Amino acid sequence: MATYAEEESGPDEIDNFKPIFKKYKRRDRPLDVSDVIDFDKGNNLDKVEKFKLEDTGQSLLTGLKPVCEWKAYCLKSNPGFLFIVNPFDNGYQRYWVSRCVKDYPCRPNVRNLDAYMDVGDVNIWDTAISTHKDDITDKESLMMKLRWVTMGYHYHWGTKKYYKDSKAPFQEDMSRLGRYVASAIGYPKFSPEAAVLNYYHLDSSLSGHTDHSEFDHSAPLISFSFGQDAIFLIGGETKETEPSAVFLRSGDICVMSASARLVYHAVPRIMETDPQRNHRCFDLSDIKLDSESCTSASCDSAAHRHVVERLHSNDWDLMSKYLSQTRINFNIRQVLVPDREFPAET
Ligand SMILES: O=C(O)CCC(=O)C(=O)O
Ligand SMILES: [Fe+2]
Repeated sequence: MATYAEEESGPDEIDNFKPIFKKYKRRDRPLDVSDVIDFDKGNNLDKVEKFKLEDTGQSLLTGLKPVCEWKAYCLKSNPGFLFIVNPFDNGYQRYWVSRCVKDYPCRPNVRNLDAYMDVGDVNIWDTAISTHKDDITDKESLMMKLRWVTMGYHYHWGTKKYYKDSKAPFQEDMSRLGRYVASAIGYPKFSPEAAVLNYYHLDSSLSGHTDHSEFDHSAPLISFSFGQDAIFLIGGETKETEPSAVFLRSGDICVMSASARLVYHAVPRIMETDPQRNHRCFDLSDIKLDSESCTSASCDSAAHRHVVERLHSNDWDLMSKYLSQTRINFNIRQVLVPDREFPAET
């Protein structure tokens, strides 16, 4: 997966990042995950400590558990790296997966496909299912060629910059989700202005890089995972720091904030998840069909109904097939310093 070009180390810089990246990426020997922090299995939890969330008393966002039930941790070696164990109610991740496959890849958002083929205004999901209904995971299907989408201010991979006039509207639902999580971790003024969506397959990886192109580094970068598992590496501000490895599974949220905002990170490995775990994540049996039965008094019933309707969409079988070979990540960024103009090009 070629999104970020690997950032070269300086001539004298000791690189302790790459050997660990390679250790998890290589497929010529059995994978040793004994050092990987694993919140599901309870492995290596001595490397983390509990992180205290702010229960802001905001009305519940459809499909998320109340903040008081979330389990959040930070890395002891870098307390700015936060990890929230899947806070979604069973079934509701279908909503985000469906948005990521059916809607966010539409124009005016920018897709990797735009650079090398003219896909025009067609819906990528609809085209893929019309040409590859029997095997959406065929490597020739448009969905399997989709690798990234940018929205809000578009991140330009070549120059590693954002531009004042290069932007698409930031989708309201993702903005609400980003702001909700940001408030819970102590950033109530966070303003989602750009998102990068990554679509990985089982042989994909993302090499070590930092995300420093945003103008406000005091705002966190909030990242969501859906579908197959990933091993995520989180290092330091130079490659000299040995990275820690952590499993990211469907529904998990991680955050790079404060002392971890500008650190090197990577995804050396995508792995097939335990099918039973994801079956539970995507199971609809707990979901009340009508908004009247929503238990939260403060729940916005129109928004709730809209989400629940989507959960029952009849192409979930195809989506689930696609997701069995895919990990979807979206990460939400604030680009601008509050109350300041977009800086002039230098
Ligand atoms: O897929 C991930 O978890 C990380 C993605 C990432 O680092 C990025 O898009 O900058
Ligand atoms: Fe990144």
